[in-house]
Amino acid sequence: MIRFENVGLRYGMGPEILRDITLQIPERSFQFLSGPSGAGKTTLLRLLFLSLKPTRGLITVFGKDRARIPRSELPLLRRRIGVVFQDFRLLDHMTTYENVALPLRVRGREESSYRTDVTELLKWVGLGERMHVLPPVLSGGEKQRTAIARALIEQPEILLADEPTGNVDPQLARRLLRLFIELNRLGTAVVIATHDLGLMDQVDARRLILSGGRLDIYD
Ligand SMILES: Nc1ncnc2c1ncn2[C@@H]1O[C@H](COP(=O)(O)OP(=O)(O)OP(=O)(O)O)[C@@H](O)[C@H]1O
Repeated sequence: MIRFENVGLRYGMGPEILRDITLQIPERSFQFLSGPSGAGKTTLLRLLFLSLKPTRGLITVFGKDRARIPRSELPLLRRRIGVVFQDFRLLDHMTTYENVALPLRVRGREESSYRTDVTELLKWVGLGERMHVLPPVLSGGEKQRTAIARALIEQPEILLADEPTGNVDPQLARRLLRLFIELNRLGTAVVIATHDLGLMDQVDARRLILSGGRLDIYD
């Protein structure tokens, strides 16, 4: 679904952060993205989410050359890619339910058409009892699960998650991982950026390891 060929990225006039990255994110695949702090994991996720343009190389997204996609088409393509940011990006004045429903509301959908979906999804991530609470009173793990639910509400074909277990205890990390595995079993491709070797050891999945700007792939 997404393919990189010899992709390079530099910020402004700075050094090249990513060099000659060649990879594929196939349908229904599951992969971890790892590497030392500052290696470029978030940068690579931003390229996958189409929020950054490569400074060289070719990116193909759902069969289209990224360089030829007009800006106006990006939101439609991004809807097919769910993303969980490292800092969650929840709106504090909206309840858990409203945060998750927001992408649908923005698109002009009537609440009656999505109420059941949002409620079911919140139950699936274990937040059935926390639907009407504001983010400032949620725990780190609850915020994390709200962000995951919001990323999933439009049923994306790919889910990208940046350090999704960074703020939670090992027990919750295992629970979140089970959630991602279940999601993948249901057909969504999953890319999880993580430092957590223990987490990666729990799943027999492809590992994309960034270091010194280059990517090594271990199947
Ligand atoms: N907007 C930006 N402008 C300039 N440099 C940036 C920008 N964003 C990131 N960088 C630099 O790019 C490099 C890679 O950063 P990135 O956040 O992608 O790494 P990371 O592997 O996700 O790190 P961490 O594991 O600590 O989150 C770092 O040296 C960082 O300082």
